[in-house]
Amino acid sequence: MIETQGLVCAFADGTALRFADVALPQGGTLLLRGPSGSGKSTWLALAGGLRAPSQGAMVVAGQAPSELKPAARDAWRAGSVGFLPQRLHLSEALSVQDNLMLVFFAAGRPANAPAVHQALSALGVAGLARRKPARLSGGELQRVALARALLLRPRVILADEPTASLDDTACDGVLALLQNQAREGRTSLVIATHDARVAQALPDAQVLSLDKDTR
Ligand SMILES: Nc1ncnc2c1ncn2[C@@H]1O[C@H](COP(=O)(O)OP(=O)(O)OP(=O)(O)O)[C@@H](O)[C@H]1O
Repeated sequence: MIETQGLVCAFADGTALRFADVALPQGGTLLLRGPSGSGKSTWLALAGGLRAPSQGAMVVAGQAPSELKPAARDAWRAGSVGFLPQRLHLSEALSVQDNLMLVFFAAGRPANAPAVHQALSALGVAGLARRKPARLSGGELQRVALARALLLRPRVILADEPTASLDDTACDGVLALLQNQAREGRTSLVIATHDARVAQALPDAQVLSLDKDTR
């Protein structure tokens, strides 16, 4: 479940983004649509507790992230939110397996190698566990990043332009994976995108349209 009311994010230079209210039930899908610079990444950062709203309220998976103290907010984020960022931020120094093991450290939980294997298997990439990210294709990297996002069974997945650099077949594949995972885990799914193919593929999704009028 995600709810926002009167959400505003103001930056130090005086720029303020004002967002329309959202009420997304648990397990629902929300598309954040709008041109470059309209505020999609900012909305995701607010939902993940990486930024605090300057006005208004936002509740994500039963929690207002901005009300938590920093350490509690980091633990909440690690346990409740799966990020699929635009740039995947996998460590080139570590194997796929060890990249995913880092998630447990970030959440303050005991390392769980079988859970890593299971997450990679679910996305068909368990055979890549010992490889370094530099030796994976773009599609393989995206599956690994999705496995990482889903490892702790988050209540919410926040995906930033997950299809931007993909051809039509790969785009369909990523959207199917995201939808399957969301359905199976009853996970809420938020996808920031300016890719028209995403809205076509997800006709039942709620849409938050952002444009320059958010200023
Ligand atoms: N730290 C900042 N200081 C001032 N303004 C900022 C800051 N971060 C973002 N903005 C402003 O907020 C607007 C929205 O940025 P944001 O990155 O959320 O847009 P976006 O829709 O995700 O863009 P893109 O599709 O290019 O990633 C930007 O145009 C910028 O003017």
